[in-house]
Amino acid sequence: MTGGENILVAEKLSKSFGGFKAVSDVDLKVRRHTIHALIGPNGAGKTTCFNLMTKFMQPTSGRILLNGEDITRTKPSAVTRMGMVRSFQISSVFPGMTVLENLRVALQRKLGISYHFWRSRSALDSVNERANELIAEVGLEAFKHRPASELSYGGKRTLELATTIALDPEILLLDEPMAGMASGDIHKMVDLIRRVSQGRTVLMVEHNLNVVADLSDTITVLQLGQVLAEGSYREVSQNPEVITAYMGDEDDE
Ligand SMILES: Nc1ncnc2c1ncn2[C@@H]1O[C@H](COP(=O)(O)OP(=O)(O)OP(=O)(O)O)[C@@H](O)[C@H]1O
Repeated sequence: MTGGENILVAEKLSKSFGGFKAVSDVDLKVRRHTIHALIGPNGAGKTTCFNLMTKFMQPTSGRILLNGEDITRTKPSAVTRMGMVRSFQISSVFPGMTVLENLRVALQRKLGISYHFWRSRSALDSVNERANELIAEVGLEAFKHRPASELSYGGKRTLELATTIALDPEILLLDEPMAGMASGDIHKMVDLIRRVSQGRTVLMVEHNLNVVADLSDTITVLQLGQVLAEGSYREVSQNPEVITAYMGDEDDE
């Protein structure tokens, strides 16, 4: 089974904490080769929904399908091998290692390279070649031999994204990719996400609505754990219920 047009599907996904339903009967279809954003006011259930979709939390009920295969009970590590990779902000970057070394480690993880592999000169060359390609793709050439700890915050996030791309994901899940970024870095990250999304699918949670408007093909708006609206940015931003949900959120702050 391939899942057809939709690479990732949630069916009636729910998550309760005690008696409280943080996510309630959410249906979501992520179309292949699109950028899909989950948005909504504070407490809408975005993070919980994202954690369910990325397999970091078990749903109370409902199903998740990846390429048509039921992954509701599949472990995150197995899901990664199936081509769905979650980006972990900067926590997966090794600060004492150089940019190049960080990418070599990520590639090694992808290939599951054995000791014997490392004795093969051509295999080593191919890892180095791919690491260099990734460094060029994300624009970190000038920092190739610098320790990751010396990178700016935006640089660390860029390296982290490169280590995620090293796993060659079919679908990439990004948790607030612009969080904590300076405005100059936001433009670079938007360009980068657009570039790495070529031939891939991206599902992201993002608070910055300018970024969401700029990048997303489809937006799902959550409120009180349920889908409030779905469509292009133009469609959802003109939806009166969405406007009310966001204005209510502003009033609360
Ligand atoms: N582990 C938990 N235990 C109890 N309640 C939780 C837990 N995680 C989330 N919640 C509650 O579920 C609701 C949805 O939370 P969630 O973090 O998914 O929302 P969100 O849309 O990501 O919000 P934000 O934009 O503020 O990050 C909130 O009311 C939150 O308090």
